[in-house]
Amino acid sequence: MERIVVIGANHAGTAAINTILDNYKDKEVTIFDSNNNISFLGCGMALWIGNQITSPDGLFYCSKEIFEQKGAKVYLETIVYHVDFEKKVVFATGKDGQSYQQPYDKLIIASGSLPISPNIEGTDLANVQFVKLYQNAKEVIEKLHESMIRNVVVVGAGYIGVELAEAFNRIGKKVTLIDNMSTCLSGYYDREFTDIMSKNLESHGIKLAYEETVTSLKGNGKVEKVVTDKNEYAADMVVLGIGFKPNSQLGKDNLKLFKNGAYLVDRHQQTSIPDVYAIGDCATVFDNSIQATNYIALATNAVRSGIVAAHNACGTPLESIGVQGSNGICIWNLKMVSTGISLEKAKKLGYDAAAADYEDTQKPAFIQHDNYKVKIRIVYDKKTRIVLGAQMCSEYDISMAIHMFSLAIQEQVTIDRLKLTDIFFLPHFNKPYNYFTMAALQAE
Ligand SMILES: Cc1cc2nc3c(=O)[nH]c(=O)nc-3n(C[C@H](O)[C@H](O)[C@H](O)COP(=O)(O)OP(=O)(O)OC[C@H]3O[C@@H](n4cnc5c(N)ncnc54)[C@H](O)[C@@H]3O)c2cc1C
Ligand SMILES: NC(=O)C1=CN([C@@H]2O[C@H](COP(=O)(O)OP(=O)(O)OC[C@H]3O[C@@H](n4cnc5c(N)ncnc54)[C@H](O)[C@@H]3O)[C@@H](O)[C@H]2O)C=CC1
Repeated sequence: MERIVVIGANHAGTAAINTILDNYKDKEVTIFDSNNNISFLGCGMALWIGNQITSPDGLFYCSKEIFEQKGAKVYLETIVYHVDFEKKVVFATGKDGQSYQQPYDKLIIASGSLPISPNIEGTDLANVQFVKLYQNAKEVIEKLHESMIRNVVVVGAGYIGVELAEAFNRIGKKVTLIDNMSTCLSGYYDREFTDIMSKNLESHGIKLAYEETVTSLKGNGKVEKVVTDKNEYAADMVVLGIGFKPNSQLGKDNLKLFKNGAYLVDRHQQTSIPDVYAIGDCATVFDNSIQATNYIALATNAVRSGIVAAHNACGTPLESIGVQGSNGICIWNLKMVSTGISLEKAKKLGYDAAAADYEDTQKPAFIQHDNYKVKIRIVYDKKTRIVLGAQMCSEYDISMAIHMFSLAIQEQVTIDRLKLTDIFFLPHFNKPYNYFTMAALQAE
């Protein structure tokens, strides 16, 4: 029986494992994960902290028992500390001290990512929190309940930071949100969009501290203040959300790496060593918007890469179609979604790029309820006319619309093709002069 070993059983690992166990009954699957739980949806963390859901129970969608029922051997709380890529053996140690030497025919590494820790004084003080695991969220919530925490400083106004700033504000904390860039969500949207989010955050009482670099965290055992290059902020808790780095410790000396340390994989999720696959946040993706290898840490990418690796490891060739980094956020009903790259990013990357913008209501004016403004931007390459990105925001649920642009980027569609794309009309939903069409028609 062919032996497949999977290291890491969160979103990427779970997708790979389920694909193998559901489709290839003749494989012997052994799973190691250092955590005591699997499949925790980090996206629920802000909802849980902000009391928008009553319990974290629904944030897990798989378990050790499910894998075992399907025939896998599962070792949780067991750290893989070494892989002998020549002899094809994985070495692990359990929390109980038990050691394992597990040979493999195929290895799938799904060791994920780690939160980036800023290189500053004071990160070891109590109440300085990283937010990645279920345990992190639980600890934050316990501290919020138990102690006198009034001032929360969130460092990093990316997706985690903005979502958590809302969550802390919802439960009555005084929140300061710091980012070293001049706006929030700068990795995903242009300023015309992020300004709307900043206004949204400010109008709910969140103090924004952009273009400030944290230089140290001060306190006496517990954190008391955050010092930046421009200001000082009182802090009973500090949450660090300044991005993820790939966790590629196990293969860093043997496998080829991307510039940020992620395992470099091909379209089959295969690493530079045959029979070794890497998936999810520890691996690269092929980014269709820039037509190049990239690093984009998202659960959606993790799941798809897991499925691809599983089929390839089991002998069914399957190529990834690449990703566009499609993403979304909803903060006090302000919904923002984007795919591909922003205009600013496109220009930084050297594209001769332009944006086609439009603003309208979702439905005709005679529909007087649930009819919200929508703002859309399509970014395209002026030379090739190919769509590079799209951004949308509204209080209306426009989220599904971004998928059309995701597909357009995947298929390298030009903005001119989008101008006359067939878009249905019904006043309950939209307008005959749809804002997709109208935005595309603005293209020079
Ligand atoms: C607060 C928060 C909110 C998020 N919201 C979203 C969202 O809304 N949408 C979205 O698409 N993405 C979101 N993400 C990102 C998403 O969670 C990650 O992209 C996803 O977790 C990646 O999955 P993964 O399985 O590749 O890696 P990870 O989730 O990092 O899992 C890696 C696993 O490997 C195990 N492991 C690592 N090293 C070893 C070892 N040596 N031995 C044994 N086991 C090991 C770990 O214990 C872990 O279980 C969010 C992340 C956070 C933190
Ligand atoms: N809704 C969603 O899809 C969500 C996705 N995620 C994903 O999880 C991953 C991690 O999320 P984040 O940590 O929020 O990363 P991020 O990349 O979204 O944001 C990091 C932010 O930190 C800022 N930053 C970097 N270094 C800094 C420093 N030294 N001081 C101050 N600010 C600094 C950056 O400018 C950026 O705004 C990302 O890939 C993200 O897309 C996370 C939460 C929700």
